[in-house]
Amino acid sequence: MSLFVVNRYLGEEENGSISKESRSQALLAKLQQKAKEKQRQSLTEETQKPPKERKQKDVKKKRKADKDSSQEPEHNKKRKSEAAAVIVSETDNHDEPVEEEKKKKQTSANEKRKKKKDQSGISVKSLPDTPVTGREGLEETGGGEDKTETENIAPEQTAEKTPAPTGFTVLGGFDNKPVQKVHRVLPQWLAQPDVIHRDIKGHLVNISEIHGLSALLVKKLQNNGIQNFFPVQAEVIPAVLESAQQGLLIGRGGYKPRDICVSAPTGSGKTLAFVIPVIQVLMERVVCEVRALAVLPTKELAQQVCKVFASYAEGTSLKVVMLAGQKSFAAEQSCLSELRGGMRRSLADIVVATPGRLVDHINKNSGFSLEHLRFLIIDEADRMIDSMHQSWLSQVVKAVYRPGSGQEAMSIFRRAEPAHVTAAR
Ligand SMILES: Nc1ncnc2c1ncn2[C@@H]1O[C@H](COP(=O)(O)OP(=O)(O)OP(=O)(O)O)[C@@H](O)[C@H]1O
Repeated sequence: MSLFVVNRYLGEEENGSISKESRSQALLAKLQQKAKEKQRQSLTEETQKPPKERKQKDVKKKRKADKDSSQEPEHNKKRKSEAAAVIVSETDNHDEPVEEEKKKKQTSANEKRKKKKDQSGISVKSLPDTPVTGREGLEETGGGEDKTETENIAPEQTAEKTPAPTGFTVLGGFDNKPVQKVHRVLPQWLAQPDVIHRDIKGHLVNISEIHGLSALLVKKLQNNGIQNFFPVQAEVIPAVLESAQQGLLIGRGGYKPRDICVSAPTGSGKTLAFVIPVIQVLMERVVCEVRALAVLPTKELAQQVCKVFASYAEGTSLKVVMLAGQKSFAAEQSCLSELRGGMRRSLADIVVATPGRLVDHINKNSGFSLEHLRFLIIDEADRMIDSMHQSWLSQVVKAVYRPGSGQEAMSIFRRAEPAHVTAAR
């Protein structure tokens, strides 16, 4: 059909003298010229078209060129194949005939297959080119889908191309060993505490049943209307007294006195549970030194406890001092110690304090010494945890093991901070 048309077209120029062969040559030349003209025309049209349409055309051209590029060098082929993948993904977004779409899908599948083939054959040397190509493709098309495609491929490529480490000897022996589960173990005193009866009235203990209390204290108790000890008192008072039987500095078996943790409801008599034994132990002392320190969270609570201590210390030589900011720092200072003959002399046996004020005296009052401390009472311990950020406890511990000024040269025996002790029961 086309041949027929051409023939008709050339019919006007037919010349009898021209042979069949030369005519066909002329026909070919004409056709070529026409084709060139058409090409030029389309080019000029394209330059006038909006950039979006031009882009599409470029893309189509590229795809065509890719098909023909089977004889090109390996890395060029790859670059083009990636660009083709980009083309397909972008053109998918536009409305095109179904036939065209099918073709494109086929092309993209072919290209992907081709790409895979290329990747499997990529040597380590060609690795640096790969990301550049991907980026080029992006720049050319502006498509986002291609990016994900190239990114998905990249790790595989790197894994494949990463050379096996050389020069290192695999030592082995690093197989996973089964990790043993650590079982939490509570200390004995917490795991198996001595349980005290809740029912106070049903488990009262007569004060005469508790041995080791001085007549003065018993009298004081009776004067205050106390004939029986509450269960918590009946448990704690003998325990504290027992720990002091070996003297003020060492406890049973030569170890330091054991700690006691009491958890009991409000009104169960906890205050007297520590006040009575402390007074009882300290009332036998000769030299006045701070040997008991009770720390409470608030000024009011410190006042209450100080009052109880003071009432039971009355009639003894024991002196109770409160450090809770009720008085000025200087006034508290003068209550704590005095200088006599150039020597510091303690004026307090029992100190009841709030954490802040206590730390102030530890740091700023050279006349305040805790090196003879024997009893540390942390009352309202659950609330005292809140003030632990002030690190008052560590400051107390430091002060307990800090030698007083001028004391080191005079003392023969000095208390030293113990190292970790492993004790078997
Ligand atoms: N053995 C006792 N016999 C009679 N009354 C007592 C006895 N022990 C303490 N009390 C009185 O019981 C009241 C409460 O005691 P205490 O303040 O010691 O309890 P607590 O457990 O310390 O309470 P909180 O948890 O509020 O501090 C006080 O008024 C105290 O005088």
